[in-house]
Amino acid sequence: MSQDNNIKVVARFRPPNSLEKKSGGTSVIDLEDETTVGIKCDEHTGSFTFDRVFGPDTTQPQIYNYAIHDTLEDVFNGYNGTVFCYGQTGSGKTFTMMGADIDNDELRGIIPRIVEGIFSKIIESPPTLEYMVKASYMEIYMERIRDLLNPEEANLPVHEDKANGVYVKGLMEVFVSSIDEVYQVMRQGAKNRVVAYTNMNAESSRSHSIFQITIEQKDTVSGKTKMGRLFLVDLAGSEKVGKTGATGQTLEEAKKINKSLSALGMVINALTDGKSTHIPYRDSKLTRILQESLGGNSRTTLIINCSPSSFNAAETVSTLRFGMRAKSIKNKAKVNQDFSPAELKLMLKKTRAQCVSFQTYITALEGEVKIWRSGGMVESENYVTWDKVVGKDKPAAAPSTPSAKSSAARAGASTPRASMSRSSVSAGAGNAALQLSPTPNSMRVSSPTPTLLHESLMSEIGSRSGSPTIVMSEDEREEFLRRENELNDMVAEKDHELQASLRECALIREELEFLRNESQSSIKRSEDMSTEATQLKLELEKVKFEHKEAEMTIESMAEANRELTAETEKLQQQITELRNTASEDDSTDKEKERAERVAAMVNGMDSARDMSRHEADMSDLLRSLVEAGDDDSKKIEIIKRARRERDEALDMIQGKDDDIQNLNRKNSELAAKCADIDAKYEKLLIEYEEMLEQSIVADEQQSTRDNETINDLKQKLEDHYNNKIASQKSQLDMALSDLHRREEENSKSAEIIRELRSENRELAAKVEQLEEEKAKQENSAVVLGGGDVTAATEHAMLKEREMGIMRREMAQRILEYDTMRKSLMRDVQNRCEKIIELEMALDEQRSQNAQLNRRNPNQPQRMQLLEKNVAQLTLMQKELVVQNTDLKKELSLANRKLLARTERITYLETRLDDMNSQAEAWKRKADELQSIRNQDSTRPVPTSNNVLRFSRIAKPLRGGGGAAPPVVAEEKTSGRTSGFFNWGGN
Ligand SMILES: Nc1ncnc2c1ncn2[C@@H]1O[C@H](COP(=O)(O)OP(=O)(O)OP(=O)(O)O)[C@@H](O)[C@H]1O
Repeated sequence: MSQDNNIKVVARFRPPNSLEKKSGGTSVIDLEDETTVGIKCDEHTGSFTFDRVFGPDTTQPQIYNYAIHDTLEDVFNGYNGTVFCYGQTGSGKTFTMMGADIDNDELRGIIPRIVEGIFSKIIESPPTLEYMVKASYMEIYMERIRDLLNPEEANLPVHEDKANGVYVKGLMEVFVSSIDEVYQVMRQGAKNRVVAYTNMNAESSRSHSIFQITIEQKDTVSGKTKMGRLFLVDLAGSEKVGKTGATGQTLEEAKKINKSLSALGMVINALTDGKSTHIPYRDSKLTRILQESLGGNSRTTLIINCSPSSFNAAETVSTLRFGMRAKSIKNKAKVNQDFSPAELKLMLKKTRAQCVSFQTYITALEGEVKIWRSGGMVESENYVTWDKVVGKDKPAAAPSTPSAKSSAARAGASTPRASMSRSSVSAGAGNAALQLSPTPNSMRVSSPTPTLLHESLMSEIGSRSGSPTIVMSEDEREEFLRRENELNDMVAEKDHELQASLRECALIREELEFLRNESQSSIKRSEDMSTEATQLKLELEKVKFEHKEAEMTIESMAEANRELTAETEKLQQQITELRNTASEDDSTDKEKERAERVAAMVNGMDSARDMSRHEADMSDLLRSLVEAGDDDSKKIEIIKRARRERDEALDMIQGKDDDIQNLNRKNSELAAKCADIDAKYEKLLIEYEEMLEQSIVADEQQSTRDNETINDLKQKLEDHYNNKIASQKSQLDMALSDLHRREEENSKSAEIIRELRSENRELAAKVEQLEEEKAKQENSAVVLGGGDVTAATEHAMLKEREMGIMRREMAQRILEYDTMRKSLMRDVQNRCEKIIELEMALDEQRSQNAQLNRRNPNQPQRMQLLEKNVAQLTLMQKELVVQNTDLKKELSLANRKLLARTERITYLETRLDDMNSQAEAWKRKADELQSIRNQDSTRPVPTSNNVLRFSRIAKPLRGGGGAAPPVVAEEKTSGRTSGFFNWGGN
């Protein structure tokens, strides 16, 4: 499956630029046909033939369709592909590779078209095929490999191992699944390139950029895999160093910059001169990386970009010559594929058969050796040979002759590839020699054998010790070169590791510094906070102390209050006792007075009795008057006595009338007193209400504990006043009702008295009439003498009868009067008793006060003092309550502040702990990193943030629409015709 194929060389001439036109340059080229260009200038006159020559009018699609389209097919078929652009600065390399405008279908270059072609092909391919596309982007500047997707990696080493061949170690490969993603990768690379060059004050034209696309495909049915790798290389300007005008240090730099190009030329020379057995791939990073592309496993296209102007004729000729040389390079492209399971099984079977043959051969040889060792002889015709033991038909694979071994070493090949996973299948793949053949990937260079290494070291030592120059064999020279390259690689790798370590060290140092600062500031903050906390604690202590003091003051006040309350209660008790005593005294006095009054009343009743007696006397007189008969003197005496009795009764009635009037006066006085008491009561009520209001206001302001005392006091006062008022009110009501009753009774008594008077007057009139009649009878008796005795007797009898009738009437009337009088007297007595009771109650009230005043002359003052004290205490209590409230507020505020500070302290302490633990974790991490670094020097170094944007995860794409269709980005205009760096700016 390997094919020998020449590098395809295409020449492209750009249109003359403004500088060339200005400088009067003329065209020195003559496009004779599609493959030949004629040059006519001072440097050279003649023609050059390439695979194709494109003139200044060539479009981008024309270049792509001819030069690249097949390469894309090759890559999909599992070949490695390479496209180089070679030419002087400004000759159109970037224009060709990237194009002037990625979004312009006419102007975009080879790479965007390839990317588009890759994804179109994936879509077109059958769905049984699974693809993975990876991209990487690097540049080589002054022999240092920089990862353009991870610019921190500025000096990547080139490695070589059996599994991977030659590769750039640590180069970032990102998985891409769409055109846009590839463009993004290109833009990011271009951007990083611009930044790097701006930092270094360098020119992009002095570096080689390599855009690498790897396409892995797997047939999901057969399990077969293929891998194609495409290198798209935009080389640095190939102009001669002298033409750049560089001197001194700059010249040295320019030489170094050009080292890769020189090495490229050397490799091409070696590959094409037909004599060289050694190809100096290892002379530069560029040639090492592109080892497979030049004379190896790759389908390679070289585009040589030239100027048509006479101004750049020398460079153009040089470029054309380079192209001519490269044209004759022969590559051996092979399909990079893994074996399918069936193939692997077949190979295994063959290998096992081979092993059996080898074992048989070895056993036979060992038998022969044994004979030789035991001093025996084996005839030459009996020598063990492969043919004899295994048979002629079996493939002779294993034992290689010394000459074969040395030739293998000369060819730079080495041990057989142990890994079968990614070997290339050569034309003789079915042969057993496949396993033992040198790696088909010529990028993989083996280690030298011990003998060769020893020899090379000896010669190296000899050359260093200043001994005469030894003419080394080709093999030795090659070994030296290889060794030198290895050492260079190791140096680059170590340099890379050193750089990474330094970066990490710097990072760790920064972190350490940051942590130190943080820790210091935390400690400072913690100290500040602890100082603050101490101050707060002190303040809190102070507040607590003040609070305690205030509590003590309140307690002492409360104690004083209690004492005063107790004193007040005591006084009140005393007052109550005094009142009780007074009331007891009063009750005694009252009883006495009552007895006196009752006695007086009884006396009054005596007068009534007198009256009754008078009446009885009157009756007796009347009776005796009747009994007296004719005894006039007796009658006169009786009448005189009756008159006296009447006068006495009249006097008595007059006295009673006066008494009634006195009683009426007293009644009015009592009414006035009642009104006075009423007014006092009203006043007291108002005072009480005021006090009550004050108490309510005080109540609201005082604390609960103090309120209890005050409330008690108030309650007591209130009860006292209420009781007092109630008793006074009831007394007043009683007095008023008594007064009304008494008035009514008085009016009744007056009525009765009036009736009695009228009856008395009637009686007096009758008595007068009787006296007159008696006198008349006496006179008539004197006139008549004894003669008319009968008539007189009759008359007397008549009179007597009349007198008897009168007497009976009188007795009846007296009886009625007596009954009425008795009832009246009873009534009057009752009334008198009531009046007396009222008077006594009033007097009792008065006497109570008077007695109190008399017995406790200082009581009112004391009461006033007590009230004043209570008022003062209330005031003090109010103040204390206010103070207490303020203190409580301050305390709660201080408590809150303290709480907040404590929380803050806790938070800071936690933070400090966190930071300490973080610092410890960092330290641990640093130690771990150090140990890991010590253990594994090949550890991957951290990548920068802009790199992480790209996917490091495989994105398998399915053929036949499994992938996203290519997206055509929006059209953009660029000021530059070669837009590579413009993308980076986007
Ligand atoms: N075929 C072409 N048609 C039109 N313009 C072109 C062509 N080739 C190059 N140019 C223009 O010439 C200028 C230089 O081209 P370019 O930057 O590609 O050169 P270069 O070889 O890559 O230079 P350097 O080595 O400095 O990178 C650009 O402005 C580009 O647009």
